[in-house]
Amino acid sequence: MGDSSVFKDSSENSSNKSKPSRPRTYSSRSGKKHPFPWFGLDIGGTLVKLIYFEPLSLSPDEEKEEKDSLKSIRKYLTSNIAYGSTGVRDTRLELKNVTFQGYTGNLHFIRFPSEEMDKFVTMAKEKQFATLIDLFHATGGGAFKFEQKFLTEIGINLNKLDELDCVIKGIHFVQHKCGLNGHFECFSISNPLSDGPIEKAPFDFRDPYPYMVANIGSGVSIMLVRSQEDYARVSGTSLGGGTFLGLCCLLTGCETYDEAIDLATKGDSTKVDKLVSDIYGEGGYAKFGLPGNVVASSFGKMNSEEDRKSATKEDLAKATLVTLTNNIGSLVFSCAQREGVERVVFAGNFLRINPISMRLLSYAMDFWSQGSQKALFLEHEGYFGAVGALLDNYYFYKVP
Ligand SMILES: Nc1ncnc2c1ncn2[C@@H]1O[C@H](COP(=O)(O)OP(=O)(O)OP(=O)(O)O)[C@@H](O)[C@H]1O
Ligand SMILES: CC(C)(CO)[C@@H](O)C(=O)NCCC(=O)O
Repeated sequence: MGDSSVFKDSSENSSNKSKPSRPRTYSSRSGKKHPFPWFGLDIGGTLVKLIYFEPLSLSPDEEKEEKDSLKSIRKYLTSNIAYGSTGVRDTRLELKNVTFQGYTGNLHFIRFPSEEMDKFVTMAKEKQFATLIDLFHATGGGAFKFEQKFLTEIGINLNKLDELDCVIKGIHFVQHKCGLNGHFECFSISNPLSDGPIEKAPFDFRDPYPYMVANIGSGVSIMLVRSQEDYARVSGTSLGGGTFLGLCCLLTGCETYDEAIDLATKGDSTKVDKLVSDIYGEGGYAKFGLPGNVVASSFGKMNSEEDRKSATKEDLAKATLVTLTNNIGSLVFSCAQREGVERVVFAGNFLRINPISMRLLSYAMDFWSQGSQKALFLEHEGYFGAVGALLDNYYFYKVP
């Protein structure tokens, strides 16, 4: 995330004297709100997501109480859109005037690569974060992996929260309490086969149960949600967003996700994949409902030297994206069919700037289910786990 000196309060120069040697105990049942600043942290396998609640309705007394250092944090986070060389604030997703635990404020959505966590810890130690925050509400595998480091190096406790609990809570909170500034958070795609811009059809999420969530992060978790309090992880696959990015880097030499998506956008996967029509001819395999344009064998043309020579890196990127997306779609479809569920919400950062996969998933769910299943998407893609963690700043929170 890079460094900045704004976090340090000039009056707080002593080193980590107050650093606790073992985790303090926090009672989430105390009903007391956690003091500002309010963050929700999700340390995932690829990306760290950080939500910051910027209170706008502090009373004059609260304003007075707010330390200068907290004011600096607020100013630093809300006036920048990039932090160091890799931290990004997704301003497009900012939620304005959200009412949360009796305060009105803005929610800011920030991300940086998980491989920067060690640098983040070093910066937090140098800037003496522990003088400002004693507890981070954190989820994702990294909340477990980094717990000791946070405690011993920075002096901050982590309130570790289950990542899938947080995703589900976060989805419900954003759906019910916010939406995207008055717009619907949840949508389906009404033109999956068109080449033009995606047309979003708003989806009313007031009574979505039962529904399925496919959270496509580094790996994929698939959950069946029966009610606000009742969900189960019913399946998963290690062939997820991390696989797409890893294979794409290997096959094309690209170095970032944005680059991989950019290449895929310009590619033609049919130069790489073997289609049913390549095997059966244009008529396809009609007896079992497999039209000619369906992929029969992902990367199936790459055993031919001639095809390998003519496939560009753009084609390889597109084929990688299509392969991963189809595989995820097919698993999710089977799960939804087995559970008798009609709605599947796709979340996770694999869908960031990725209309190709959104279209494919929409089309595939509709095609395989003969119109009975619907693919739904969420504007805040991969941020729900962090939102769920943010909600733990106040125990009495209850989704309406
Ligand atoms: N800027 C980015 N850098 C890296 N990957 C990105 C980026 N934007 C989108 N992605 C995609 O999103 C995936 C990570 O998604 P997400 O943040 O939801 O998961 P995670 O929390 O890191 O992983 P997991 O939940 O499996 O621990 C990456 O594997 C990649 O496919
Ligand atoms: C391990 C997690 C839950 C970490 O977020 C995720 O990457 C995942 O669901 N992977 C798939 C694991 C599997 O079910 O095979």
